[in-house]
Amino acid sequence: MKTVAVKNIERANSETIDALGKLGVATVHEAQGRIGYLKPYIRPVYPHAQIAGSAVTVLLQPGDNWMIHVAMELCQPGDVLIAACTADCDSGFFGDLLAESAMARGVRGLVIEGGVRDTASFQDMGFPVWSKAVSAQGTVKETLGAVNIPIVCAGQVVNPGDVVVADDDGVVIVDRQDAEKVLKKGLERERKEAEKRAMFAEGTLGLDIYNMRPRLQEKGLVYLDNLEEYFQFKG
Ligand SMILES: O=C([O-])CC(=O)C(=O)O
Ligand SMILES: [Mg+2]
Repeated sequence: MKTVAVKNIERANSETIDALGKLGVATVHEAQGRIGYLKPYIRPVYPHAQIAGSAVTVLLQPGDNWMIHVAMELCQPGDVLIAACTADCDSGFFGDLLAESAMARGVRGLVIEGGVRDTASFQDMGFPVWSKAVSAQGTVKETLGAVNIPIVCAGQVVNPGDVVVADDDGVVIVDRQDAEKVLKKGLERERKEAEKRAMFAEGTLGLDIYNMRPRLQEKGLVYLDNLEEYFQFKG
């Protein structure tokens, strides 16, 4: 790993990013063919935050949050800080002071495969955080990592400028160059889901909406009138 900080990165169109954020994680994940989802141990620190933004990537060393300070200067309004560590570490890399700094720069949130602290403050401040752990354990500023290079965070490759979408369901990454295409598919999916949801709300069953009855029969599902029949049937 080169200890570098890349100053300029390409970002997706801001309207596209915002629209992906409105669709939410599950719809975006489906729309792009079920890829890009961070491992589900990455959880929101507080509920009902929903964001999307351009990834500013941070590669941290264990127990060291120096590179978050370096990354902060390179953030623009609308960015999301996304940090991974060179080795497993749950220390509290980020707290209310760094959140204050991030908010001042217009950063929309933090995703970190590591720990965070001062967590009560994040909700009060309205700064959403998704993390692997909560830990009061402090960190130092000693060892260089990198900023804005491709990283692997919770099992997914994240390139600087990719779109990070995060909500109560976790975090999904959209390749920057696929953002428009994924948005189009996501909007189409949302429209279809709205139709289905209206049918469910009226009481129509999934069995009929999805025309499942012939397939259930084909697979051999047998309907019985009562449990007695079951015991006879079982023989
Ligand atoms: O300063 C740190 O090392 C992390 C922290 O607690 C904060 O940002 O408030
Ligand atoms: Mg603190």
